[in-house]
Amino acid sequence: MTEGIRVEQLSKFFRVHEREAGFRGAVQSLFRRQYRLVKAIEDISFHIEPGEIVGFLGPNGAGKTTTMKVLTGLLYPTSGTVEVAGHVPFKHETSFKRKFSLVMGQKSQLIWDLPPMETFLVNQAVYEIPDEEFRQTLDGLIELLELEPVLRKPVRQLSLGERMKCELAASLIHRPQILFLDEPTIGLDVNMQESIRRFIKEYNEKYKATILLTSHYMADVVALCKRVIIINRGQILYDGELDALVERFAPYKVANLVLKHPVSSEELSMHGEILSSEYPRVSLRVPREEVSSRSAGILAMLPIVDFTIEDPSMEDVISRAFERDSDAAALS
Ligand SMILES: Nc1ncnc2c1ncn2[C@@H]1O[C@H](COP(=O)(O)OP(=O)(O)OP(=O)(O)O)[C@@H](O)[C@H]1O
Repeated sequence: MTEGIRVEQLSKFFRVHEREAGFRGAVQSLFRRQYRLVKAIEDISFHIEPGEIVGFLGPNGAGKTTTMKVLTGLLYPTSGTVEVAGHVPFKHETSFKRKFSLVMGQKSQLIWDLPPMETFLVNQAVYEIPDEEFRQTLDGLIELLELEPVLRKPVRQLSLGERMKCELAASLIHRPQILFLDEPTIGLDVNMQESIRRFIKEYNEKYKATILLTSHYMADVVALCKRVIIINRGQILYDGELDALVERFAPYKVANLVLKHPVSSEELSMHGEILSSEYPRVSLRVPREEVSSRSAGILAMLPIVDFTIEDPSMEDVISRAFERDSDAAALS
């Protein structure tokens, strides 16, 4: 039995009741209900090996949460097959429940008026964890997540970041092999994002856990995922190495210049597409394969004080991937 994830030709459609606006629409819908089919995911396939961390990216409404819900058995698929750690999720076997956790940054499982410790104890009972094992895992989590100071405070008094750490601890108390993390760092400040990220990495290394992660923060993805699956409008747009994504969707680099005196845009654009220009700083987009010849030209012909070349930001790469997909959809 494998602890990985297999998804074959999975689709999930929702039938949504629609009615026209106003009183007339309300009355009409009493007699003649109109439905619209929402194709949240359509015919997606992917495999995730045990121990892999994969970033699952896409704009709002792309189908990420729906996929995670099908993978955890919260939703029944419209068609296709899904196997998670050797189980078919919607069968809801108890042995499956112990193998995974779904953590949603926007939803809390903690008991609001009680200290987090109470939720940990509830989960101990739910997952039937023997006392000794519970103590050991909890001690490890308290140390890794630095939870000691918050253990006995009511959840409602905790900061967003402290709550997220407790959320993670509550979800990991049964040491799941497979983790579905849906926006685990949403709304957190940069330091807290960093510490959650470090923790996810350590959990993956320590328990060889398989992790599927969604995040709108590219820093999370770059720090944690070698591989990404990009989904748009319910379909997979890309599945592969994060590094190769840059080559495919953003085959250019960014030249950052600091100028000694102002230069006209006509002159600047001879060397690359102007991304921004606010004297003395200018950023130019230059084709990847022409970086050395363009750099030589820039240094020889422009009044340069400082000059650096860097890769485009991951946000830029991803948004270009979506732009291209939307253009293709508009043409088809
Ligand atoms: N229960 C539901 N009933 C009807 N439509 C739904 C339901 N759940 C999701 N959808 C629709 O399915 C599509 C995919 O939604 P989903 O929540 O999976 O996207 P997402 O990629 O997780 O987006 P986000 O980043 O905003 O969370 C959307 O069009 C959404 O409106």
